[in-house]
Amino acid sequence: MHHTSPGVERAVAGARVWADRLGSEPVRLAHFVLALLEEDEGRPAVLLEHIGLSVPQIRERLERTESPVAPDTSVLFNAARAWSITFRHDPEFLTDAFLISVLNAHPAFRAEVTTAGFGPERLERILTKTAPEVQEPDVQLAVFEVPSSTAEMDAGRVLDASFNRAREAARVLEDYCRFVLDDRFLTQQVKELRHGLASASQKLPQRTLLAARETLRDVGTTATAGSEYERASPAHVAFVNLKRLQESLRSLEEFGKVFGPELGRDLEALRYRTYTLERAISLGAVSRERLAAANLYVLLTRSQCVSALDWTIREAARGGANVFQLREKTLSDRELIECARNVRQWTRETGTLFIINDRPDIAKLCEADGVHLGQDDLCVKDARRIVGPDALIGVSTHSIEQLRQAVLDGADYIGIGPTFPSRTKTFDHFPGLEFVRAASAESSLPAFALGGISSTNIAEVVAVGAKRIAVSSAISTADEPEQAARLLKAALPD
Ligand SMILES: Cc1ncc(COP(=O)(O)OP(=O)(O)O)c(N)n1
Ligand SMILES: Cc1ncsc1CCOP(=O)(O)O
Ligand SMILES: [Mg+2]
Repeated sequence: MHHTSPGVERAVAGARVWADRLGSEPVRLAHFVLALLEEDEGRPAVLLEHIGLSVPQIRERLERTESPVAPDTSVLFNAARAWSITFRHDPEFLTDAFLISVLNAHPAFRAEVTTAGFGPERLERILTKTAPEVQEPDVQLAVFEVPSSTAEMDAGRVLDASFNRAREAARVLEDYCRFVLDDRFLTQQVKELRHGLASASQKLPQRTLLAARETLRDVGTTATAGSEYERASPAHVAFVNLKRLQESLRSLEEFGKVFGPELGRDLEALRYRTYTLERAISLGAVSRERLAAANLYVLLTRSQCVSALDWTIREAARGGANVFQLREKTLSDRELIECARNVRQWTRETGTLFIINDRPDIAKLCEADGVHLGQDDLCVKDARRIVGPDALIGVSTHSIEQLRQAVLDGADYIGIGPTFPSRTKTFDHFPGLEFVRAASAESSLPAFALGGISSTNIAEVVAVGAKRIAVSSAISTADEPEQAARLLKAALPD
């Protein structure tokens, strides 16, 4: 009876698959190595990469190699077990011991892989550190420390486990951003974080990590909490994995200090990035839900409405407008708060959202649903302190950089524009339809295209990817705001 790791078992099954794939009746030694290298983050692939070899090139070479037929698996297992007892004092062998037994299984194959740079003696020297590598000085390895103490081995074991956990959690998050949120920017952010993890890991003592890895004996692999299998939704999966990522980074940061202060600093910076990402992902999930149906957003200035404000709101809401912004630039504060309280009342009655332009204080006082901020207004962080965590905060953006910053700042939605010349406000610069196109492809945060949009040009805006619009004059100067809203609404995608 052999105690192998799941990785070895997968490699045995995988070797048969490789033999079939390459049209060989018997399973050959190269097929075992190909199967062992299939797991990018498995011990054999990591080991070869750490001695500076290219795993894809090795795979390519092995696929072309007519290697000797492999002996019975039990022969390979016996050799791996003997190796593991000798060097690890452990009969439970892992994939690296199995790799060595495969490489040693036939003299011709041993010669072939030695020429290719991964002869069993070389790998054995690296894994066991029994002798310095004299013939093939390895620049890559020189940067990695040799485990120098029990303290480093112990810390190495934590680092190895935490690093794997962090990488796995980041991968889950990346999948969430990519496939669930369909969000290019957040996906890129998580990917960069994953790469940051990989470069931080290069500063870790790789040999210590490999030598310290003891999955089979890790008590944690069998100790599962009941809640580990409960996930209510993809958003819950993302939340759990954000926490997992932060916890792993904290553990990496603390135990990384055993190897010096620099690593701790890198990991701390990565941990802070996860907090920013958490805010963007979590707030985005809530605002996406709150604004799911909101696609026709109307900015109103009392003096610019051809009819009374309350009538305009009620009519436009009947026509399908679902967000109203009070945009007053000239009223005194007392006039503004009075008007805002009235609009709050009317928007409540019509079941629509109410946003105050520029003024978080007024938004808070009149119990608006949120506030809208331009690039020169208060920043999201300061406004959030006034309006609180539940209020919606919108941010005007005129470039992709501003959009990305707004997402990371924790905006709940963004305004994108100006698209066309406007009767409401004058502009020197028009990012135009190209920006609407780029913004719509970049982020899944609710985005309202605005600036000069009317029933005559809305099709152009929708054609470049806009799903939501914000308008002012198209409604406030309409004789029939309901009909005007209906026309716009009909042109928007469902
Ligand atoms: C939904 C929406 N988007 C953009 C703006 C413009 O805000 P800002 O750039 O601050 O300009 P002002 O409206 O304050 O003149 C907006 N108000 N609403
Ligand atoms: C405030 C503002 N910011 C960018 S466009 C705009 C006004 C939108 O009004 P209109 O729809 O009448 O052009
Ligand atoms: Mg403003």
